[in-house]
Amino acid sequence: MKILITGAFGNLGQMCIEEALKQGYQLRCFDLDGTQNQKLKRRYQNRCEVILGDIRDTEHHRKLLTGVDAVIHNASLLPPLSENQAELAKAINVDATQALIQSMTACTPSPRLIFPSSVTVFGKSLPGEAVKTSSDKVSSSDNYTRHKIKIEETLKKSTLPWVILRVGVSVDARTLKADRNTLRQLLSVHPESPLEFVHPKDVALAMCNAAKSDEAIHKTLLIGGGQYCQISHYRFIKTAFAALGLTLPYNSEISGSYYTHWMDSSEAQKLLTFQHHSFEDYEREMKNKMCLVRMGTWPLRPLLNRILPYALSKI
Ligand SMILES: O=c1ccn([C@@H]2O[C@H](COP(=O)(O)OP(=O)(O)O[C@H]3O[C@H](CO)[C@H](O)[C@H](O)[C@H]3O)[C@@H](O)[C@H]2O)c(=O)[nH]1
Repeated sequence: MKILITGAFGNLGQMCIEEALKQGYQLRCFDLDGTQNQKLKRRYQNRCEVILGDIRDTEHHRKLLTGVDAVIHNASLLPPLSENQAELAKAINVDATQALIQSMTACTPSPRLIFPSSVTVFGKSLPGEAVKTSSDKVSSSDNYTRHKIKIEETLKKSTLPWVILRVGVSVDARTLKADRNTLRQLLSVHPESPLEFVHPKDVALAMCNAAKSDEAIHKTLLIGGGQYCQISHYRFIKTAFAALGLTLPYNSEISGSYYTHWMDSSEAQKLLTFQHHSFEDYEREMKNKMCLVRMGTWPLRPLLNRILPYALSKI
């Protein structure tokens, strides 16, 4: 079975490459052309076919889709870029994806599309709200969610075999980063807001399993890490600070909301058997990754922790 992964050199894409090779799939990888991706191409090209180019260029589609049984479509622009570069984001996330769907529909037989949507399509959450199910209503709150909802609708009207995976918060010690605006936004959220983590390795496993599970076709599945990954917003942010040796103050007066939720992932788990990592695994990974930084800041830790509340208020 041959799989095409678009956005193959991104966070989830690289995890998908490793998992797909482990499962014995033949693999074609596609991502943007650039210095970093040329290096990655050299790293991967002995193990799989790599094509670099622009997903908006429909000329590529024939070459990309030839002989392919399933497409894992990870190429997209995420926040904050999807919000700061609205036109470009629409061109990639909506127009290019719809063109790809059209090209796939024209193939005989049509390959299956595994589309990573997001938990954020459920809109802003409230502390103590019910766990989300895939039939709950969706509501857009920014370009990113608008684009995801649009493609979900396009797929549901199409004749393609598709699987929609609404992915929870999926970062790991490799990829966690936040610009100032994102950090400011994260720090303005009620500490008890629900957040469901799912390890990128588990998402990649779900995606690769979705490429071969016939029962998953035409299903919208919620890809959360399960009960050991259902945490509060405070615990999620605290983990990054704790890895640096800092103690994030708990402030119950913060009342903002964010678009993360706890999800009922039981159907997804039954069909795709992907949940292997807990949030504690991620906490351990973060601690290991930041070990040297933590040792370096150790003598200054009491002072840093004392000034942290003031520093955070100035972000
Ligand atoms: O025009 C473009 C724009 C982006 N990319 C590539 O797409 C990849 C996106 O990877 P990121 O690391 O930025 O994002 P993630 O792998 O974390 O994101 C994936 O998982 C998310 C769910 O958590 C979203 O669903 C998102 O759409 C999906 O790509 C990058 O390699 C980027 O180069 C392209 O190939 N072409």
